[in-house]
Formats: sequence, C-alpha cells, structure tokens
Amino acid sequence: PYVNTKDILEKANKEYYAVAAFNINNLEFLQAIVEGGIEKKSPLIIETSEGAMKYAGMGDPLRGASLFVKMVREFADSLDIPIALHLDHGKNFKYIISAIKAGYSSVMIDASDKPLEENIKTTKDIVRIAHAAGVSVEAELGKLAGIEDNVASAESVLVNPDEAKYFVEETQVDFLAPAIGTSHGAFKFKGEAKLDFDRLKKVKELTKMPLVLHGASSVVQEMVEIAENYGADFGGSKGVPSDILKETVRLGINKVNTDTDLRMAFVAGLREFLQNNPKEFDPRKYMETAKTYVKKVVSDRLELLGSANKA
Ligand SMILES: O=C(COP(=O)(O)O)NO
Ligand code: NA
Ligand SMILES: [Zn+2]
Repeated sequence: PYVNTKDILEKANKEYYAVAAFNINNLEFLQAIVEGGIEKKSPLIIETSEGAMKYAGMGDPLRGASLFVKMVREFADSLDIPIALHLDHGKNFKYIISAIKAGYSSVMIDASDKPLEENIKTTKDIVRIAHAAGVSVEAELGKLAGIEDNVASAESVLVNPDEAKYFVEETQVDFLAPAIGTSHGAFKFKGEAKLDFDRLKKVKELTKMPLVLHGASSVVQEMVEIAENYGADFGGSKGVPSDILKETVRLGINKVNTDTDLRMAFVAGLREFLQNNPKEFDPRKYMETAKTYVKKVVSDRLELLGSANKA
C-alpha cells in the first residue's frame, strides 16, 4: 500500500531499525528498488530531488511530481509492502508545493544553509501547509559537504544537539536530518571514514524522534570494480563503511538516504552489458544487468538496515 512516510518511520523508530530512502529519476530505478523491497519484504521510501521532478516533467515540476506519484502509487497499490514517496532536499517553495499538491507522502524543507531562526521560520511555514494536507515533513540541521544534484555546501557544519531540541519543538517537524559528518556523492572522506556518533546519540536522547542520515551511500567496491573494468574512472571514491552505517542505526538513525550507490550499480551494469553485447539495441535487454545490480545493492542495504521482513 501507499503510506505516509511518518508511519513507516514511527515504526522504525520504536523498533530501532532503519528504512532506506532511495532516489529515483526514471522507471528502471523504481522497478529495481521495488523488486528488492518485494524480495526482502521491506517497507520502501522512494525519494526524488527537485532536479528529478524537473527532469521527469521536462521542465515542469508539477508534471514531474504527478508523474512520480502516479508511478509509485501504481506499484504501491498493487503490493503488500508499504511504500512512501518523499521530496528530497526541497529548497524551492514552488517545487515543495507541487509535490504536496501532486500527493507526495512527505517533503523535506532543506533550509540548513540559513541561520537557525530563518531555518525555523521557513520550516514552520512548510510544516503548516504540509500538515494541513496530511503530508509529513523532514528538515535538516547542520550542513553536509559534498555536491549532488546542485545540493552543495562548501564545508560541513555538524549539528548542535541542543539547537536540535529547540528546532524540533519550534517547528514540529516529523523527522530530522542531523549533520554528523557525511556528505553527498562518491567522495565522502579524504582520510578514514568518521562520523560524530556522540552528537547523534545526544540528538536522539533530546528529540526521541525519527532521524535521517543523508550522504549514506557506502560506494560498493564490487560495483566500482565492475564499472572500472568496463571503462569507468571512480578513483578516490569512498563512502560510509557498512559497520559505521550499522552503528548509526543502533544510535537511532531511521531513514537512510541512498542515491550514489544505485547510480554506480546501474552504470556498472550498463557498461558491462554494452561492452559485451555489441549487437544489442533493445532497451529492455541492455538495461537488464543494470537493473539487476541496482536490485542487488537495494536488497543488501535493506538487510543491513534491518528493515527486511518488517513490511
Ligand atoms: O543524501 C542523499 C544521498 O546521499 P548519497 O550521495 O550518499 O547516496 N540524498 O538526499
Ligand atoms: Na530527504
Ligand atoms: Zn541528501
């Protein structure tokens, strides 16, 4: 069934597991993710950036939003696993309202680059509108480094746990993304991977609410090797190691945003197939390996986060 993101995350919060939020831009990624969710009997959060809405709607965000709602609802209404659709990194009022109007389960208002009081004011405005429409809201405190889908910030600013408590009380957001040292994309750490578990623990103690980890891709080595075998150059790529990711779940992360890992799996499969099948031009054939690899990464992640068999 098509459900509200809040329902999925409240259950995860109570039972201390996490649900992956996978970014999509097209049908094939959605198919592969849904297949993984069916195999693992896991709830799924599908999320789209504002860029994805523009891309799908060929420049018209409302058309893009309603296209994604229709696609996701069709799958959700026909399956036993709970599926929600979330607007990731909403920054532009027009896009956020388009997502709410189109029927998204939840929206993120990302005003994390603003001073605290401004972040609170902007977030309160969105919460009022979204809650009136039965839509749940995510916000971010602190800033991630890294670039992805024009979500960029020069340096990462770690969350201040006391500020987080004040922020959620003032804004009444449904789930919060505390910045604890991750960043978007495939190049997350110069040296060894390190996240600020202490801050995470404090934010959980002070807010007791569902928490979100952005920039949570692991950069799966198996996929990097396949892609590089067929001409990719992912040198220097490094993600969040699985053991560190598991620790964040143990400490109270309940939504784990995953985009880069699926992108790398898809392109690895695409490169491999095209290199080995020079005569093929049927899109249902030449994207098969790509979808299989995405499904594999999805299934493994659902298992790792503890949402398998929680549908
Ligand atoms: O935070 C993310 C995805 O992060 P990754 O680049 O690590 O997949 N989306 O909002
Ligand atoms: Na998000
Ligand atoms: Zn993010």
